[in-house]
Amino acid sequence: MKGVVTIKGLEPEAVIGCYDWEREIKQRLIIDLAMTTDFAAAAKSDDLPDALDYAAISQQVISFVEQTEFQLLEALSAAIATEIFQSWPVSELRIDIDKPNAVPAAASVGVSLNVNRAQCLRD
Ligand SMILES: Nc1nc2c(c(=O)[nH]1)N=C([C@H](O)[C@@H](O)CO)CN2
Repeated sequence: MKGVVTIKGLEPEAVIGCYDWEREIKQRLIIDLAMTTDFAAAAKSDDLPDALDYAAISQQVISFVEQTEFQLLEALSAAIATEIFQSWPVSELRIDIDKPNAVPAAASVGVSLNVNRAQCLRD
């Protein structure tokens, strides 16, 4: 029984960027996650320990991202994927990261990563 647990609009602040000035500050990011998992156990038991706990994952991702100092959003998105796959029974993952203040002429810029467990933990 495949389902998707979503988290939208996580807002960590991290050192992120390629330019010298970006290494001196923290910037706000907006992260959306869509995590594919098997709902069978949680649907049957109605117990949180059988589910992907979106509250726990939200806290984990915020804490993780705020400790990172990547240059590229691509590298950050791959690191978040590894962190989630290593901790939770997720089979496929979509991560969208927006960097809303990066390009003044754009409302927002960002990346989107789609990856499955085997690909991510192999690479
Ligand atoms: N594909 C990407 N392009 C750019 C990135 C990035 O992370 N991925 N980053 C930058 C700069 O850090 C930018 O955010 C500063 O304005 C430029 N392009």
